[in-house]
Amino acid sequence: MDRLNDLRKEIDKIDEQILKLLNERAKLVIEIGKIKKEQNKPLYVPSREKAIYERLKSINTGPFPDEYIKNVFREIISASLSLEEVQKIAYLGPEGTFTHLAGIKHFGLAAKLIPLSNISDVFEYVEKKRCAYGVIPIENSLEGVVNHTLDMFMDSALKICGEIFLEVSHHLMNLSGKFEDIRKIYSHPHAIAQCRKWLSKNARNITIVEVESTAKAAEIAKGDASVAAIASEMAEIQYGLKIVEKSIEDYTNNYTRFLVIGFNEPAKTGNDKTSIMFSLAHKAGSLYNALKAFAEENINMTKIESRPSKRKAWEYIFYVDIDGHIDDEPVKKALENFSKNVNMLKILGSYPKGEK
Ligand SMILES: O=C(O)C(=O)C[C@]1(C(=O)O)C=C[C@@H](O)C=C1
Repeated sequence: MDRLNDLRKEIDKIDEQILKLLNERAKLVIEIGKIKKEQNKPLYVPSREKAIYERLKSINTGPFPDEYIKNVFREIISASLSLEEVQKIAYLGPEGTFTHLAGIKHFGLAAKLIPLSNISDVFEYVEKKRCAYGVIPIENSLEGVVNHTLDMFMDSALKICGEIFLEVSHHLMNLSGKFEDIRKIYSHPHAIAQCRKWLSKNARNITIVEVESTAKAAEIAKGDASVAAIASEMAEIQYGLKIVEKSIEDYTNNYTRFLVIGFNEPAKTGNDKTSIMFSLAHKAGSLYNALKAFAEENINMTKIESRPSKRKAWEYIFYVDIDGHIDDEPVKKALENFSKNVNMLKILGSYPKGEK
């Protein structure tokens, strides 16, 4: 018992030291904030944050686990940044969506997250500078791309400043936590599609209803035990529901990728991605000729999508992600050559790669 008390006393002492150091650190951050404001520089600096996480991981001697260093420092940085200015972040709501979770994962708990009801509103909010950044979903590893998000980039001046990966797990939940009470299941079409096998095996006689978000489904389920929602753990907490069945998705390895949008153009970190959109002439080999520029510079392409241009029937806009930063020499050279073979090219942004 004495040993336990002694150890706790030592922990108290260390915690006091940590707190003292956090305050020392916070004072420096306030100073940095003043300089950045004077120089009109963005307060949020993702490249610096990434460098901090990477450096600390590389010097960690343990036993504190490497994989939690980022979580701890994410919150330290988030709280420190709030001393420079509370970061307002718009996201595709309502509260309790996976996008909400992604926003917290990226910006930490000290940021003020503002739920908006659709992707266009998030773009508009950031464009009108009513908040610093926006968080929107771009693709799911099972269901593919979120078309609305891609289409928004056609007419927007916003840049992609970051990406966030979130492992998605869907749970069935209702008020009572009892399966026999359920008559209807509500969820977002993507979540329903991802749980198709489980639903056809276990919920044949239950009506499935599509709504605009998993959180909306949880909100509806809050009022009536005969209604269940397929939603995230976050929604369960937010809406006071009980889990009936955990992880009902058909496949594991279910990730959703989110984008951070804003006017910030992050500096290179050595582990970046660049997103572009372009259109081509309707000629044999035009896509091949354009993309050759990346192969010639040995640049890996991580994604390609096409969407109708909406300007003219059967004309397409292509979206491509490549490894590297616009300030990396090979990327610069490749894009210069690439631009000679396309009708229109828009750089959507270079940003630090998200951690999976
Ligand atoms: O280095 C800066 O520019 C800071 O404002 C400090 C700090 C930090 O807490 O370390 C805070 C926010 C930035 O996004 C990056 C780093």
